[in-house]
Amino acid sequence: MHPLLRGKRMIAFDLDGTLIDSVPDLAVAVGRALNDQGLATPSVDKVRDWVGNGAAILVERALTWAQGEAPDAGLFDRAYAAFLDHYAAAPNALTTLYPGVSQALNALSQAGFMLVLITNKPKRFIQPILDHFGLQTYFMLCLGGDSLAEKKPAPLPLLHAASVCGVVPAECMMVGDSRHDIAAGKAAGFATLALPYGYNHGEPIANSAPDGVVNVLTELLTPVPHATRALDHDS
Ligand SMILES: O=C(O)COP(=O)(O)O
Ligand SMILES: [Mg+2]
Repeated sequence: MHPLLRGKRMIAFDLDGTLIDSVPDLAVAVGRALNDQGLATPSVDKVRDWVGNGAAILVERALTWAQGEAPDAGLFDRAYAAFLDHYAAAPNALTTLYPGVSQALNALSQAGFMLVLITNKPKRFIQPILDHFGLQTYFMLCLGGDSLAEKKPAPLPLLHAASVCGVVPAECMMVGDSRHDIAAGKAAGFATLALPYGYNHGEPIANSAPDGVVNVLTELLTPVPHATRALDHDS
C-alpha cells in the first residue's frame, strides 16, 4: 500500500475529475441550458475550468461568460433549473471512468478501508452515476454538495463522514483532483492525496501542496515484490 495509507482506516474520494471524467456530459447540459436562454454554447475546455464548486456556481460562471456580466436572479433560476433537467436526462452518455478506478476501489475495500464519496455535485446525481459504473457498493456513505450546510473546501462533509465511520481525522485521507479537495482535507486534519488529471481551474494541483500525488489510483496499491511474497508463503 502507498505510504500515506499507513494508519488510515477511512478514505474519502472526490467524484468529478477523480473517479469519473464527467466534463463532456456537464458541457452538453450547460450548453443546452444556455441555448434555452438564447445564449451561446461554451467550449468543453471552458466548462472544465468552471467545475469544482458545485452545479450552481458552474451555471453562474457559464452565464457570466456568455453575457459578460453576472446574471440576474431570474435568468440564473431559469438556467439552473434547465441545467439540472438536461444533466439528469443524460448524466452518463459521454462520461467515462478514469483508468484503475474500479481496481483500486475494489482492492482498497477488500483491504478493509472504509470508503466514502464526497462530491460538490448535487446529491441527486450520485446514485445514477455510481450505479451506471457499478461502484455503488464500495461506498459506506455518499455526500453531495447539497447534503450538508457546507461543501468543500469547508471541512464539514469530511468531518461528518469521519464521525459516521467512527474514526478520527488522523485515520483519514482525502483523495481528489482540485484545490477544494486539498483545502477541505487539510482543514479537516486528513492526509491529502491528489490526482493531476482532473479539473483544477487550469492550475497544477501541486500548487495546493497535497501530501502526495499519484498519476492513477492503482498507485495506491503498491504491489508486494515477488521475493517477499514467496517468503511470506514459506513462513
Ligand atoms: O460539481 C462540482 O463542481 C465538482 O464535483 P467534485 O467535488 O466531485 O469534483
Ligand atoms: Mg473533483
